[in-house]
Amino acid sequence: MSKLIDGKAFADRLCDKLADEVASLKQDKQLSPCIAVVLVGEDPASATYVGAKVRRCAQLGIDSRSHHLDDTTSEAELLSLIDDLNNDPEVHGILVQLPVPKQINSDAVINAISPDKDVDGFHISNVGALSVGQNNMVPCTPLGSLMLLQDELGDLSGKNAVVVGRSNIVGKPMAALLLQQSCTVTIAHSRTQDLPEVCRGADILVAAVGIPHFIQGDWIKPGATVIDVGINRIYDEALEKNRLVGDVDFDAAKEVAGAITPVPGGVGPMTIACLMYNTVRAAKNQAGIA
Ligand SMILES: Nc1nc2c(c(=O)[nH]1)N[C@@H](CN(C=O)c1ccc(C(=O)N[C@@H](CCC(=O)O)C(=O)O)cc1)CN2
Repeated sequence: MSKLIDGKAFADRLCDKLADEVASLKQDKQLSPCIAVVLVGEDPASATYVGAKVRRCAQLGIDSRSHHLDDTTSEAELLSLIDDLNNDPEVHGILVQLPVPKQINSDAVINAISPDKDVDGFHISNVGALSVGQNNMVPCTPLGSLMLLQDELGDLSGKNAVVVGRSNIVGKPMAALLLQQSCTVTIAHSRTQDLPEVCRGADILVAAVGIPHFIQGDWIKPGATVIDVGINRIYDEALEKNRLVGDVDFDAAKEVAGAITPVPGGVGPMTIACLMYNTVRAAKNQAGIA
């Protein structure tokens, strides 16, 4: 039976420290960190995440400005809002909740955000900086996953890490962060040959494929540390309602792994805590505070 990695508790501790830091920035430096949160459309899951982000801001004393745009909003209208926010000196961070409606090109939107205000770390120049080890804003889910891994394992140097999934917002930046920690990194994906065997070589296994229960218990090396990034809603016939599950078959995996993140309560809360972390960093950077 493996150890449960409690992402919720870790996120709460990180947020407590950030709340203290925000209080002293306000008191000693007259700096009030502020994030603009932009939601386009009515996707219920996105609305839930945005609500959770705004509530965390309030807990930490971070100012948040919510912009809820209609689902018929054009790309030009959204780009115009981003331009205003880029030029507003009181706004330190800009977040556009993804996905955006189909008439909007998400790459165009992400790359319109000033890189220093890009608290999601998705701008192409922040991606490039991460790939050469000059980290500026680092994507929140991989950053939170790395924090959990370091808390669990300490030094990651020399570990075999397998990241299953090659998305721009999780898989690729996760692999870059693990490489920076001197792990031997494999990025596996839908075309990977003999995926179960590749996974069995992992001391650290990060599952970010977006398929419920995709990673089987017998794909996991005994004692490995498993980070489950998946957030999938499935219909549970016994409960007669939807429930949230990860990309890993948790019940089987927990019998084999050394430590594992649950879903919910694992990586998800860290995503929001790291958004707060990036917002405080962005505010300090823009104010010239080390
Ligand atoms: N602009 C962004 N859009 C999206 C991101 C992102 O990082 N930036 N990531 C995801 C959604 N996401 C944050 O936005 C997110 C997902 C899940 C959680 C979370 O705390 N999950 C809880 C369960 C919550 C529930 O019951 O639904 C958990 O895992 O315990 C936080 C943030 C896509 N879009």
